[in-house]
Amino acid sequence: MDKQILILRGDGIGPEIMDQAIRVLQTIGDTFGHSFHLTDGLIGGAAIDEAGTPLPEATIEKAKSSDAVLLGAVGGPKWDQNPSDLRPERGLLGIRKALDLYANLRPVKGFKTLTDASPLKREVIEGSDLLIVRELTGGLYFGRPSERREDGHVVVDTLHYTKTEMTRIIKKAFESAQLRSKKLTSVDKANVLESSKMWREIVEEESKNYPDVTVEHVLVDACAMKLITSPTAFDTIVTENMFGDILSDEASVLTGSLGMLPSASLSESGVGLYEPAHGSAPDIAGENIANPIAMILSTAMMLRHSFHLDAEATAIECAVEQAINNGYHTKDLQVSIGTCLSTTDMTNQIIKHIMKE
Ligand SMILES: NC(=O)c1ccc[n+]([C@@H]2O[C@H](COP(=O)([O-])OP(=O)(O)OC[C@H]3O[C@@H](n4cnc5c(N)ncnc54)[C@H](O)[C@@H]3O)[C@@H](O)[C@H]2O)c1
Ligand SMILES: CC(C)[C@H](C(=O)O)[C@@H](O)C(=O)O
Ligand SMILES: [Mg+2]
Repeated sequence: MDKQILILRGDGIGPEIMDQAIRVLQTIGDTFGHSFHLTDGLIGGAAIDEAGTPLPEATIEKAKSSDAVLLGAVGGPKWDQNPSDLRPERGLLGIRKALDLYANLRPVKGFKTLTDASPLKREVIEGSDLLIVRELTGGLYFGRPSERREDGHVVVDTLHYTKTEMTRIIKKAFESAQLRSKKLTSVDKANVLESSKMWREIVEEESKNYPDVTVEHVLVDACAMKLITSPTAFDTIVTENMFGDILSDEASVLTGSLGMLPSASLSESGVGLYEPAHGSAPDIAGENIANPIAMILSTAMMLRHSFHLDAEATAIECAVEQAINNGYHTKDLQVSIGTCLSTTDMTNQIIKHIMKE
C-alpha cells in the first residue's frame, strides 16, 4: 500500500514524539511491505515563528491532498501573550474546522500492568475500557461573538450548535457503540443549557434508529464524578466539544497518564487527523522523557481508520502492551517497579515487539 501522510510536528514535545511515531511507521512499512510517503507541514507556534501565522494556507492544502495527517501538539509559554489570532492553538482549531473534523474519538483503555500507576484504587479502575466521542468543530470553541467588551469589563463566548452538527456526532456515537458493547452514555447539562436540551432530544430521536444500543443520559458534573468512582460503568460516551475536552483529560488518569491517550479526528468523508489527547508539555520538552505512547497509538488509529490496515494497527497496539507488560514505562507513569525509559528507548522496546510479530 502506498500512502501520503502529512506530518505536523508542532511545538514542545510534539517533534520528539512525532519522531518516534515515524520510526514506528517505518517499522510497520518494512514489516508489512507498505510505502508511507511523509511530507512536513507547519502548524502552531512553529508556524507563527516561521510563517507569521499558526495555520499557513499551504498546510491546509497539503492536508487536503494527503491520505491522512499526523499531528504532535501545539502551544507553549513563548506564545502565551500573543493576541488570540496569533495563538498556536488557533492553528489546531483552524485545521479541525478546515477539514471538517467533527468527530473526535478518544479511546481510554487501562493496561493491567499500569493499574498501580493510577492514584485511583485498583479494584475501581481495573477493566476500564471506554470511548469518548467528542464533538470537535462546534460549541463554545467556535461560537461568535467571542470577545472582550466595554473597556475589558465584559466578556462574551457563545455556545452555538446547529441541529445538523449535533445529529451527525450523535449518529457517529451510536455507530461507535454498535461496534463496542452497545451501551451509549450521552453527557450534557440539560438541567441548565438550551443547547443540552436540544442535544438530549436528538439523542432520544436517534435512539429509535439504533434499537440494539442502550442509552442513558448523565449530567456532565455527575459524569465527572462517576468516571473516577465507577469507570467500568461506561462504554461509549458522547458529548459536546468542551465537555469532551475536559472529561477526556480526566479519563486519562484511568490509564496512568495523559501521555497514554490517543485520538482520531474524523470528517464525514475527507482526510482524518490523528493526534494525542495531550498538549505540548512545555515543562518536559527537550528532555527525551515524554511518553511517546499516545502518539504511537494515534498512529495505529490512523492505520485502522484511514487505511483499513487492521493487522498493522493491532501489531502496534500489541507491541505497546507487551512493552508495558515487560515492565517498561516512562517517567510520567510513576511506576515504582520495572524500568523507567527515555522517549526513544521506550519506542525501541515497542519497535522490538513489532518486529517479532
Ligand atoms: N492537541 C494539542 O496540541 C494540545 C492539547 C492540549 C494542550 N495543548 C497546549 O499545550 C500547552 C501546554 O498545556 P498543558 O500543560 O495544560 O497540557 P499538557 O497536556 O501539555 O500537559 C499537562 C501535563 O501532562 C504532562 N504530559 C502531557 N503529555 C505528556 C506525555 N506525552 N508524556 C509525559 N507527560 C506528559 C505534562 O508534562 C504536564 O505536566 C498549552 O499551550 C496548551 O494550549 C495543546
Ligand atoms: C489545545 C486545545 C485547543 C485543545 C482542545 O481544547 O481541543 C486540546 O486541549 C485538545 O484536547 O485537543
Ligand atoms: Mg484537551
